[in-house]
Amino acid sequence: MSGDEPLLRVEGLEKYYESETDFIDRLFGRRKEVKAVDGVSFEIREGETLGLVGESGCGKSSIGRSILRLREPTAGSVYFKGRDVTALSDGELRDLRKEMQIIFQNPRSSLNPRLTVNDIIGEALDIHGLEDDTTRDARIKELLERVGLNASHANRYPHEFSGGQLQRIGIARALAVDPDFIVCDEPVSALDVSVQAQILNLLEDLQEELGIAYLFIAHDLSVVEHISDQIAVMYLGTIAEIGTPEELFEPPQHPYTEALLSAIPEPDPLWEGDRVLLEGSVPSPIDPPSGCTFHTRCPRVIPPADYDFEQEEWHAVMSLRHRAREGDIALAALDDEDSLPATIREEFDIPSPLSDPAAENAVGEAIEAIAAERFADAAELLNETFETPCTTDEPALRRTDAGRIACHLFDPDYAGEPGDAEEAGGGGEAGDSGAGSTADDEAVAGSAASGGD
Ligand SMILES: Nc1ncnc2c1ncn2[C@@H]1O[C@H](COP(=O)(O)OP(=O)(O)OP(=O)(O)O)[C@@H](O)[C@H]1O
Repeated sequence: MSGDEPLLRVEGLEKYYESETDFIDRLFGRRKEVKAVDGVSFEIREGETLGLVGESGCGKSSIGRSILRLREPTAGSVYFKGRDVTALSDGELRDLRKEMQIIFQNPRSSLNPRLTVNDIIGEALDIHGLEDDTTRDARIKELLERVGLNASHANRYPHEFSGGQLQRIGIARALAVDPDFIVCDEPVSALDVSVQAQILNLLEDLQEELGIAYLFIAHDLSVVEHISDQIAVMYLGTIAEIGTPEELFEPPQHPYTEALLSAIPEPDPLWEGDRVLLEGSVPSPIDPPSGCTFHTRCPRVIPPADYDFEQEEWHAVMSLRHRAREGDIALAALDDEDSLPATIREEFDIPSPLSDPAAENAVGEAIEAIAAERFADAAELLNETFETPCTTDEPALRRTDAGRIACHLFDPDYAGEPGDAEEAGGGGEAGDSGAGSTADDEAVAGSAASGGD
């Protein structure tokens, strides 16, 4: 590994799964792909932590598992100490797993209930042939004490421990092989808040003492804020923003980061922004929105240049367009004594008329189409009429004064701040099928931890 080479370098990583298809799709040989990870790049240096955050289903675990090849990446490269992990043979991969480990969210399902703690930790040592009989017990005792457990409990079974204690056993198992890098996949999400802090402190102490680097996955920004050297915010399989905690939070730049931060019940006292409530749910990774995938929920979509919109009017039209695209407008519930188009307008807070006459024509026509249940026609009309870079162009991750941000608001070619284009989402061939469920991976983890799957 050369002096400048980071410990881990992920380049254009993709993980596509084959989705469950229905009978008709199978009959016609139609396959659909879940784009769980769609061109992700980042680096982690020795002894540092990258916090990876985002809502459920945005692809965090798929990244963690693809790095360790518990799931085979669809495309892209993962360099660990300069070696491409994706090109390693099974034997080489087994050796590498002495250096790269994983801790799971739910230790109750990831630790074998039929083995004693002694056997769980010892298994990792045995498979890697790391200790002989005389030193094995001493090493297990040392590991248990290192993670804050009583070494005399080594002969107990997992059901005799609390959730926090079990997570300590999971950490001891990962430490057994003396790794340089650990994927921590939501290791505190299933624990009580008071226990969460203890586990986070333990992981920090271990990092300080042993120089281990972490990829720390969480869905909550507040969990990673204090332990990360860098934080990557993910949305629908791509990185929306990446930077140091200071760059990300003071103040938040990307509209998605801003929304995530304002969703924390007690936001950072340094942050004085308004609460941002995101509309709707995360779209399906099988058919992600065009352009910036966040545009269907973004409160700051760039208005189209050809129309003179007030921001509120524009937001209302975007909301109408999104709900028409999803076919998500319950007309029966809106039917009252007024005409249906007028009620739809009212429901979406669209002024009558809009300030721009040309925009009014298009929106009026779209509302008529919706009233006639022609949702797809309405969505297409609104799409074609009100094109903006947010709906047509995929934003590249650009370097700015506040970290790297994938948002057209920060692109000088559109509306925003100066920045240098740095990297686009990775290309590459599509679609292998997913390898098993979370539970399967966790079962493998016992052996992944010990290199034996
Ligand atoms: N084996 C699989 N087959 C098909 N789709 C999958 C498979 N595993 C994950 N997915 C899908 O891939 C997407 C990303 O899932 P992933 O678990 O990586 O996200 P996540 O951000 O870790 O979510 P969570 O926080 O809920 O664990 C989701 O839409 C998920 O349903």
